[in-house]
Amino acid sequence: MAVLSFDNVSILQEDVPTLQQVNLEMNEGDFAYLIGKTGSGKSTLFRSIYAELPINSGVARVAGYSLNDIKRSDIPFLRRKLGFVFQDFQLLTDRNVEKNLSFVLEATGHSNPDEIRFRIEQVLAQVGMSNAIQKRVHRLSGGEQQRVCIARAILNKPLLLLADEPTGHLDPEVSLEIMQLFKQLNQQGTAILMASHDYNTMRQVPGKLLKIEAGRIFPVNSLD
Ligand SMILES: Nc1ncnc2c1ncn2[C@@H]1O[C@H](COP(=O)(O)OP(=O)(O)OP(=O)(O)O)[C@@H](O)[C@H]1O
Repeated sequence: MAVLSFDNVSILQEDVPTLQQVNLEMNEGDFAYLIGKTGSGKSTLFRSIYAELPINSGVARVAGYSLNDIKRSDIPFLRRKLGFVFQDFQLLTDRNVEKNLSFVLEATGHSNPDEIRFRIEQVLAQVGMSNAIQKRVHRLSGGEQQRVCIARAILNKPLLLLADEPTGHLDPEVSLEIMQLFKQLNQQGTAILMASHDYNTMRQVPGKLLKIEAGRIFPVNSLD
């Protein structure tokens, strides 16, 4: 099943073409890296996928929603089918791990405390952080914080994970552990689109390579 399909999609921001005639398809179980310099259009692509930027031309569908004519009221439902992992974690650092995760579930329509607790325990087990449920985030290492971010991203069982330089602030050994975790999630079916500059870890966890340059996206065969 296609979780994302962009057919000749262009986006203009203040009359500047920031995505140009992009063709991109991602299916369940795909793993793709987006490689490009600063200013090449990675954020524009991500923002368009979660319907923060309107499509100016072409046809785009994500997780069963048409981005060409998505209703405002449907945008939160589209976003529940996506998971987000950022370079700088974006956790509530003065709260514990449980609160960081329950906050997301409560904000996305869950209210039963037992179900919330059960789901939190499930995702923490998946990322190897079961013992950290009561720990405050600022006491965790960078790698542990990124594991919690991944747990947060998969709470609502997304079809597609968007990751923006998720190993950018981690040392090589921890980066590799985090990449192995993404690989496991991918093998369970979650499609992953990851912007990265981290060629070392990309070599160890191979994926499809997509180059982005001046708003255009094209496949490449190697990192060289
Ligand atoms: N609101 C805007 N109006 C006009 N041009 C914009 C706007 N936002 C971004 N751009 C331009 O679009 C291009 C792509 O920007 P974008 O933020 O998507 O790049 P990026 O690849 O994510 O960069 P970075 O890695 O630094 O975040 C850049 O040339 C940028 O200057």
